[in-house]
Amino acid sequence: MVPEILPPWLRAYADRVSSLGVFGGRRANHVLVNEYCPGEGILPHEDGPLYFPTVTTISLGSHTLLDFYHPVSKEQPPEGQEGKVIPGGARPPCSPPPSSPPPTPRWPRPEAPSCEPALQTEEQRHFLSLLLKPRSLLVLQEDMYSRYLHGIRLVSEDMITEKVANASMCGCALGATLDRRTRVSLTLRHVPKVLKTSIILGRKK
Ligand SMILES: O=C(O)CCC(=O)C(=O)O
Ligand SMILES: [Fe+2]
Repeated sequence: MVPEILPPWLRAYADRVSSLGVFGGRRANHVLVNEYCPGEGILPHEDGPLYFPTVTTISLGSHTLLDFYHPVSKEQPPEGQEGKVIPGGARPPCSPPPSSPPPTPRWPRPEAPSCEPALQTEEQRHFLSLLLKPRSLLVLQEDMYSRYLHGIRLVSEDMITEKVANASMCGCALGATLDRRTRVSLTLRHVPKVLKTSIILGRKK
Protein backbone atom coordinates (compact mmCIF):
# COMPACT_ATOMS: atom_id res chain seq x y z
CA MET A 1 0.00 0.00 0.00
CA VAL A 2 1.38 3.41 -1.01
CA PRO A 3 0.91 6.16 1.61
CA GLU A 4 -0.71 9.54 0.91
CA ILE A 5 -1.42 12.42 3.30
CA LEU A 6 -4.99 12.33 4.66
CA PRO A 7 -6.99 15.54 4.08
CA PRO A 8 -7.26 17.53 7.35
CA TRP A 9 -10.98 16.78 7.87
CA LEU A 10 -10.31 13.03 7.65
CA ARG A 11 -7.19 13.30 9.79
CA ALA A 12 -9.37 14.76 12.56
CA TYR A 13 -11.60 11.65 12.51
CA ALA A 14 -8.63 9.28 12.25
CA ASP A 15 -6.92 10.94 15.23
CA ARG A 16 -10.09 11.02 17.33
CA VAL A 17 -10.83 7.32 16.78
CA SER A 18 -7.16 6.36 17.28
CA SER A 19 -7.11 8.25 20.59
CA LEU A 20 -9.62 5.71 21.94
CA GLY A 21 -6.79 3.16 21.85
CA VAL A 22 -8.66 0.80 19.54
CA PHE A 23 -5.57 0.30 17.34
CA GLY A 24 -3.37 -0.63 20.29
CA GLY A 25 -1.71 2.80 20.52
CA ARG A 26 -1.19 3.09 16.74
CA ARG A 27 -2.94 5.60 14.47
CA ALA A 28 -5.44 4.88 11.75
CA ASN A 29 -3.60 5.35 8.46
CA HIS A 30 -6.22 4.09 6.02
CA VAL A 31 -9.71 5.47 5.36
CA LEU A 32 -12.27 4.00 2.97
CA VAL A 33 -15.20 6.28 2.09
CA ASN A 34 -18.29 4.43 0.81
CA GLU A 35 -21.60 5.96 -0.27
CA TYR A 36 -24.75 3.82 -0.27
CA CYS A 37 -28.00 5.01 -1.81
CA PRO A 38 -31.17 3.27 -0.56
CA GLY A 39 -31.19 -0.23 -2.07
CA GLU A 40 -27.41 -0.48 -2.15
CA GLY A 41 -25.25 -2.63 0.10
CA ILE A 42 -22.24 -4.88 0.21
CA LEU A 43 -22.25 -8.67 -0.13
CA PRO A 44 -21.12 -10.80 2.82
CA HIS A 45 -17.34 -10.83 3.00
CA GLU A 46 -14.43 -10.87 5.40
CA ASP A 47 -11.93 -8.00 5.50
CA GLY A 48 -8.92 -10.33 5.47
CA PRO A 49 -5.51 -10.10 7.14
CA LEU A 50 -4.48 -6.64 5.86
CA TYR A 51 -6.35 -4.67 8.54
CA PHE A 52 -6.41 -7.34 11.26
CA PRO A 53 -7.19 -7.09 14.20
CA THR A 54 -9.42 -3.97 14.18
CA VAL A 55 -11.74 -2.15 11.79
CA THR A 56 -13.73 0.94 12.80
CA THR A 57 -16.62 2.54 10.93
CA ILE A 58 -18.30 5.93 11.32
CA SER A 59 -21.81 6.04 9.81
CA LEU A 60 -23.09 9.34 8.44
CA GLY A 61 -26.42 10.43 6.96
CA SER A 62 -28.46 7.27 7.44
CA HIS A 63 -28.65 4.18 9.58
CA THR A 64 -27.91 0.76 8.13
CA LEU A 65 -28.05 -2.82 9.33
CA LEU A 66 -24.74 -4.62 9.34
CA ASP A 67 -25.40 -8.35 9.13
CA PHE A 68 -23.06 -11.06 10.40
CA TYR A 69 -22.82 -14.55 8.92
CA HIS A 70 -21.22 -17.83 9.82
CA PRO A 71 -18.66 -18.72 7.17
CA VAL A 72 -19.66 -21.36 4.64
CA SER A 73 -18.73 -24.69 6.15
CA LYS A 74 -16.52 -26.92 4.04
CA GLU A 75 -18.02 -29.93 5.76
CA GLN A 76 -21.03 -31.91 4.68
CA PRO A 77 -23.92 -31.64 7.17
CA PRO A 78 -24.54 -34.86 9.11
CA GLU A 79 -27.23 -37.15 7.64
CA GLY A 80 -30.71 -35.68 8.25
CA GLN A 81 -29.27 -32.35 9.55
CA GLU A 82 -28.99 -30.57 6.23
CA GLY A 83 -29.74 -26.91 6.82
CA LYS A 84 -30.63 -27.44 10.47
CA VAL A 85 -30.19 -24.36 12.68
CA ILE A 86 -29.46 -24.99 16.32
CA PRO A 87 -31.67 -22.59 18.36
CA GLY A 88 -29.75 -19.90 20.21
CA GLY A 89 -26.53 -20.99 18.57
CA ALA A 90 -26.26 -23.93 21.00
CA ARG A 91 -23.85 -26.60 19.88
CA PRO A 92 -23.77 -30.32 20.51
CA PRO A 93 -20.98 -31.20 22.93
CA CYS A 94 -17.55 -31.24 21.30
CA SER A 95 -15.00 -33.87 22.12
CA PRO A 96 -12.53 -32.53 24.73
CA PRO A 97 -9.58 -30.57 23.30
CA PRO A 98 -6.22 -32.36 23.07
CA SER A 99 -3.97 -31.79 26.08
CA SER A 100 -1.56 -29.47 24.21
CA PRO A 101 -3.43 -27.82 21.33
CA PRO A 102 -1.33 -26.42 18.46
CA PRO A 103 -0.80 -22.61 18.53
CA THR A 104 -3.66 -20.66 16.95
CA PRO A 105 -2.58 -19.05 13.67
CA ARG A 106 -3.00 -15.26 13.46
CA TRP A 107 -4.48 -15.54 9.98
CA PRO A 108 -6.30 -17.23 8.30
CA ARG A 109 -8.83 -17.56 11.06
CA PRO A 110 -9.23 -21.03 12.55
CA GLU A 111 -11.97 -23.25 11.14
CA ALA A 112 -15.24 -23.51 13.07
CA PRO A 113 -15.32 -26.54 15.40
CA SER A 114 -16.10 -29.68 13.44
CA CYS A 115 -19.06 -30.50 15.68
CA GLU A 116 -20.96 -27.49 14.27
CA PRO A 117 -23.54 -28.53 11.70
CA ALA A 118 -23.14 -26.98 8.28
CA LEU A 119 -25.33 -23.90 7.77
CA GLN A 120 -25.33 -23.43 4.05
CA THR A 121 -27.91 -20.91 2.90
CA GLU A 122 -27.20 -17.22 3.44
CA GLU A 123 -30.33 -16.85 5.58
CA GLN A 124 -29.26 -19.79 7.77
CA ARG A 125 -25.76 -18.40 8.15
CA HIS A 126 -27.08 -14.93 9.14
CA PHE A 127 -27.07 -15.04 12.94
CA LEU A 128 -26.87 -11.41 14.09
CA SER A 129 -27.27 -7.81 12.92
CA LEU A 130 -26.18 -4.49 14.36
CA LEU A 131 -28.11 -1.30 13.80
CA LEU A 132 -25.55 1.37 12.87
CA LYS A 133 -27.10 4.75 13.59
CA PRO A 134 -25.97 7.97 11.90
CA ARG A 135 -22.97 9.47 13.75
CA SER A 136 -22.21 6.15 15.44
CA LEU A 137 -18.82 4.47 15.64
CA LEU A 138 -18.53 0.70 15.18
CA VAL A 139 -15.41 -1.07 16.46
CA LEU A 140 -15.06 -4.55 14.99
CA GLN A 141 -12.57 -6.89 16.65
CA GLU A 142 -11.88 -10.51 17.63
CA ASP A 143 -14.30 -13.15 16.31
CA MET A 144 -16.58 -10.52 14.81
CA TYR A 145 -13.64 -9.52 12.64
CA SER A 146 -11.77 -12.72 12.07
CA ARG A 147 -14.30 -15.55 12.20
CA TYR A 148 -17.57 -14.17 10.81
CA LEU A 149 -18.47 -12.48 7.54
CA HIS A 150 -20.29 -9.15 7.41
CA GLY A 151 -22.45 -7.48 4.80
CA ILE A 152 -25.23 -4.97 4.16
CA ARG A 153 -28.37 -6.13 2.38
CA LEU A 154 -29.29 -4.44 -0.88
CA VAL A 155 -32.64 -3.12 0.41
CA SER A 156 -34.18 0.30 0.91
CA GLU A 157 -35.81 -0.44 4.26
CA ASP A 158 -34.72 -2.49 7.26
CA MET A 159 -36.97 -4.51 9.53
CA ILE A 160 -36.00 -4.69 13.21
CA THR A 161 -36.09 -8.40 14.10
CA GLU A 162 -34.89 -10.35 17.13
CA LYS A 163 -31.55 -10.77 15.33
CA VAL A 164 -30.79 -7.04 15.77
CA ALA A 165 -28.69 -7.34 18.92
CA ASN A 166 -28.62 -3.62 19.83
CA ALA A 167 -32.21 -2.72 18.89
CA SER A 168 -33.37 -1.86 22.39
CA MET A 169 -30.15 0.10 23.12
CA CYS A 170 -31.03 2.17 20.06
CA GLY A 171 -34.64 2.62 21.20
CA CYS A 172 -36.05 0.55 18.33
CA ALA A 173 -39.07 -1.69 18.81
CA LEU A 174 -39.24 -5.19 17.37
CA GLY A 175 -41.10 -5.14 14.08
CA ALA A 176 -40.27 -1.49 13.33
CA THR A 177 -39.29 -0.66 9.76
CA LEU A 178 -36.62 1.94 9.08
CA ASP A 179 -36.34 3.63 5.69
CA ARG A 180 -32.80 4.02 4.48
CA ARG A 181 -31.49 7.31 3.16
CA THR A 182 -28.11 7.94 1.59
CA ARG A 183 -25.41 6.73 3.93
CA VAL A 184 -21.72 7.58 3.84
CA SER A 185 -19.43 5.33 5.83
CA LEU A 186 -15.88 6.15 6.85
CA THR A 187 -14.02 2.92 7.52
CA LEU A 188 -10.85 3.74 9.44
CA ARG A 189 -8.14 1.14 9.85
CA HIS A 190 -4.52 0.76 10.71
CA VAL A 191 -2.44 -0.92 8.00
CA PRO A 192 0.85 -2.08 9.52
CA LYS A 193 2.64 -2.62 6.22
CA VAL A 194 2.86 0.50 4.05
CA LEU A 195 5.44 1.10 1.38
CA LYS A 196 7.78 4.06 1.51
CA THR A 197 6.99 6.30 -1.49
CA SER A 198 10.67 7.03 -1.92
CA ILE A 199 11.24 3.35 -2.68
CA ILE A 200 8.39 3.32 -5.23
CA LEU A 201 9.78 6.36 -7.01
CA GLY A 202 13.29 5.00 -6.81
CA ARG A 203 14.50 8.06 -4.89
CA LYS A 204 17.45 7.79 -2.57
CA LYS A 205 17.00 9.24 0.91
O1 LIG B 1 -19.81 0.59 4.82
C1 LIG B 1 -19.77 -0.16 5.77
O2 LIG B 1 -20.29 0.09 6.85
C2 LIG B 1 -19.06 -1.49 5.65
C3 LIG B 1 -18.04 -1.48 4.56
C4 LIG B 1 -17.25 -2.75 4.54
O3 LIG B 1 -17.57 -3.74 5.12
C5 LIG B 1 -15.99 -2.77 3.77
O4 LIG B 1 -15.70 -1.81 3.04
O5 LIG B 1 -15.25 -3.76 3.88
FE1 LIG C 1 -15.93 -5.14 5.28
